[in-house]
Parts: sequence; structure tokens; C-alpha cells
Amino acid sequence: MLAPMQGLTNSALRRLYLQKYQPDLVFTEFVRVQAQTRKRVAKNELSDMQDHSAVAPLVVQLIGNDPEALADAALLLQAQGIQHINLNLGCPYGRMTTGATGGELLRQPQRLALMLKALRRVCRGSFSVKCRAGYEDLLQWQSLLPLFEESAVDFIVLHPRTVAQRYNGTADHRISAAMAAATSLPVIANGDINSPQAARTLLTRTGVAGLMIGRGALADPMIFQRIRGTAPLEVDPAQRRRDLGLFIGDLWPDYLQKFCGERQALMKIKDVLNFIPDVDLQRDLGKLKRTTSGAAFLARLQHTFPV
Ligand SMILES: Cc1cc2nc3c(=O)[nH]c(=O)nc-3n(C[C@H](O)[C@H](O)[C@H](O)COP(=O)(O)O)c2cc1C
Repeated sequence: MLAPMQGLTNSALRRLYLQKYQPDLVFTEFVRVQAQTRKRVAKNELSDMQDHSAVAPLVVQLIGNDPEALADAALLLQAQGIQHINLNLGCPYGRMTTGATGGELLRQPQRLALMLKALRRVCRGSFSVKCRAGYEDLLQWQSLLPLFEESAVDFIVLHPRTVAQRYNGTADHRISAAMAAATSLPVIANGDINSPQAARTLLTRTGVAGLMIGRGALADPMIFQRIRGTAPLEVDPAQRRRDLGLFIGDLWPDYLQKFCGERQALMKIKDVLNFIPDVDLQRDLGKLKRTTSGAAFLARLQHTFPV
């Protein structure tokens, strides 16, 4: 499944992945649930959800801390046809002004239990959580697991770093294996899955039910197909350029349509380019990122990443 990534996995990017790269499931960026207003979810966030859910399941990820507001938001989304809800328990950049959210909630198990209960009560489709292994302690998941089991979540996405670690160090998938062995709930492993080979090893060695891939799927959109064996495991540098040229070229018209104006679309597509890590492509990607108009962007793309 394609991971939720704020600022990146908007409806245009998700649509392209579903049409061409076929993850089994896509997530929205996190959707902030407002406890202070009766609306609960901002209008622009709602409009970003109304598309492709017929092609593959769309999971809407909520972030918030108020049980009642979260339940209201889930009801509102379900009334709009959304069937799958996920709760963010991993974001390390909580907004403290409106109370602890995301990964911070791992420090508030009592509140968390109320939130899980409230959401489970109203979610008629799947209700899942996405969490870190712990706040500061990589073993905290052991005390969180009974909470997830009691509230009968449908699956757990585990990113086995602590919240305090943010993105430092590496995701320790021995923890994913340990969690999968400790519960009958499906555990989805997430974090640092950057190659189809690593993905396959994880699937065979850890007993997890599935994989969620974020940055690795931006670096190589075909990773889902490579894992399944419907695309080659490896490609030569010329093919790599062609694949990226196609990916970026397909994304551009959708971004132009989604974002107001060329400037905004350019800014947004450059955010995607930042996640392509190939050392030998950085010079050409740098030139692409320095373009200042749509025409220049396209000309440079066709010149350096011909398809
Ligand atoms: C730019 C960016 C934005 C992210 N936004 C979210 C988000 O909205 N919700 C969430 O649960 N995780 C978010 N994450 C975390 C990813 O979903 C994922 O857990 C993390 O990147 C580890 O997986 P990966 O190594 O496959 O990227 C974000 C990560 C990045 C890099």
C-alpha cells in the first residue's frame, strides 16, 4: 500500500499511482479533525477525497485527539462514501497548541483508548491505526497492543521507530515480526522499504500481513509491480530515466489541473522530485527543479528524461 505523505499524496498523485502503478490501497495525507468547529473537517480536505475510491480502496487518515470530534468526522466521511478510516498515531510533529496529536498520543494511553473506542463505535467499514513502535521506548508497542486488540481495529500499520527518533536511525523490522507474532490482528510493516528485494525478504521473514511504502514508492513508483513480479526487479540506467520521465510527465498535467496556477503546480511537483535519491541523476534533477515555468519544466524534462 502507498503510505500517507503530507504535501505529497494528494488526489492527483494517488490517481496516477492507482492507474499506473497499482498499489493495493492508497492513503490520503493526514486530515486534521477540528474539535473547535462543528465542521470537523476543512472543505478543501473533503474535496481532495472525492475521486477514485472505486478503483481501489481509499483510506482516509485522520489526525486529532478529541474522541467525539473524531467520531463526528468519521460519520461525516462515511456519509460521503468513504469506507476506510485510519488514525494517525505516528506523526512526530504534533501541534501542541491544540493538544497532543499523532505520535504524542502514545504518551496518553487513556485518552487514546477513548479515541479508539469512539471511532470503532461509528466506523462501519475498516478502522485501522498507523503507529510508531513507541514514544521513546521501542518496546512500548507491547503495552499498546491490548488497546488495539480491545478496540478491534482491523489492522495496524507499524513504523518501527520511536516518535522521538523522528526519521533518524533505521526502521527495525524485527519489531514488526515480533508484533505480528504477538497478535492475531494483521500487522502491516512500514519504514525504509526501499527495494523490491528488501520488500520480499520482509514479507517472507517477518510474518507481517502486508507492506506500506512511502519514500521508496516516490523514488521508484513501480516498486509495487516489482514486488509482485509484474515488472522487472531491476532496470538499467537508460530505462530508469525513461521510467522517471514517464512518471513526471504523467504527473505534470494532473498537477496543473489540481493546483491553482503553474507556479503552485511547479512547486508541488518539485516536492516529489526531492524524493528521487539517485546520485547520478541529481545534476539533471537539480536543473529540472530550477526551472521557473511550465514550458521550461517540460522542455527540460523531455531533454534529460526522454521517454
Ligand atoms: C513528507 C512526508 C510526509 C508524511 N506524512 C505523513 C502523514 O500524513 N501521515 C502519516 O501517517 N505518515 C506520514 N509520513 C510518514 C510515512 O507515511 C511513513 O510512515 C514514513 O515515511 C516511513 O515509511 P517510508 O520509509 O516507506 O517512507 C510522512 C512521511 C514523509 C516523508
